[in-house]
Amino acid sequence: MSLSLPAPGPKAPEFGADALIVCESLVRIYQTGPIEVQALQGLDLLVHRGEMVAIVGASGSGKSTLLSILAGIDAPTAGRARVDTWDLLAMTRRDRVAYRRHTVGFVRQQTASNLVPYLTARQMVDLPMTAARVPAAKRRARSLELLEALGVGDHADRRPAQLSGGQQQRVAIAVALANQPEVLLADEPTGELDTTTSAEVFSALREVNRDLGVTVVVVTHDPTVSGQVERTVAIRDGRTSSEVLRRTHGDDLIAEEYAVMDRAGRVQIPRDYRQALALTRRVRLALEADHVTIRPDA
Ligand SMILES: Nc1ncnc2c1ncn2[C@@H]1O[C@H](COP(=O)(O)OP(=O)(O)OP(=O)(O)O)[C@@H](O)[C@H]1O
Repeated sequence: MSLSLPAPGPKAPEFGADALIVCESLVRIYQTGPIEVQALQGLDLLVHRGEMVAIVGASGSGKSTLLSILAGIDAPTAGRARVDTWDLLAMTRRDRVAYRRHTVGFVRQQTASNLVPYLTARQMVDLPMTAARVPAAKRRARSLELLEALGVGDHADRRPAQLSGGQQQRVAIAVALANQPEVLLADEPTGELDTTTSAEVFSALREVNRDLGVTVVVVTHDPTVSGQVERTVAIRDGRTSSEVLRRTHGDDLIAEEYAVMDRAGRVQIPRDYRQALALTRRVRLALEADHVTIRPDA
């Protein structure tokens, strides 16, 4: 008689199968001479289509590195990163050009580095479409439509030097959206602006997300900015450490902070919690009906 083995179970679904952006155990090591810097140390992040996410974290925590990888400017050392159908670890040079042209738009902090000094706003929005071989009539219509949507339609024929910092960043957002990307990435887009202008640029980003349905990932130092998005992800030492989700309940805005658990089930306990209960190397874990407790090893 032959032995029958149990049938294999269904294959576990891919981590973040339904997400638009998936980063799993993402690592980026920079090597400068003998010195190695681990800018990302196993970062996990899922962003769903249509979301607006703020990324916060101390200086040097890896925020810009993450954004450069998602923008297709920098390549990860190890791990997994997927945006839409693109595997960011397996892209050829040609793939990268197509990816940067059609899938993502990128806005940098330095207003000047987003724009070309001798071109008008209209010409700058036109440029990425020309590279993508969009017919002239369509380019003209879309340039105006985008500049108007961003509140700078009246300034279409001005050059960067004739625009305020906030107007320049709104033109930069229009340029980034020219080829209808799925994702808009912005690295400290309000970093050089005063509070009022910064609020204007930030509300432009929210409108892009809400009205045009573009998924937005924005790195920011500014707590008043991160306080306005539904989801804020904090990066610490090159890993995602916590998330704050905000929702309105009647007239109240409720913010709840969550720790992030990785695929292996690891959760980081904040330092102040560890210190308060003298949690050190070993802790006691217990499964309760609807929660898990962690106790000092006493
Ligand atoms: N090209 C590079 N070569 C070497 N080290 C780098 C490079 N880019 C970044 N790093 C290092 O990687 C770490 C993460 O840098 P990153 O710029 O991603 O941090 P950040 O959170 O964006 O910081 P900030 O808020 O100051 O912009 C830092 O220690 C930084 O010095």
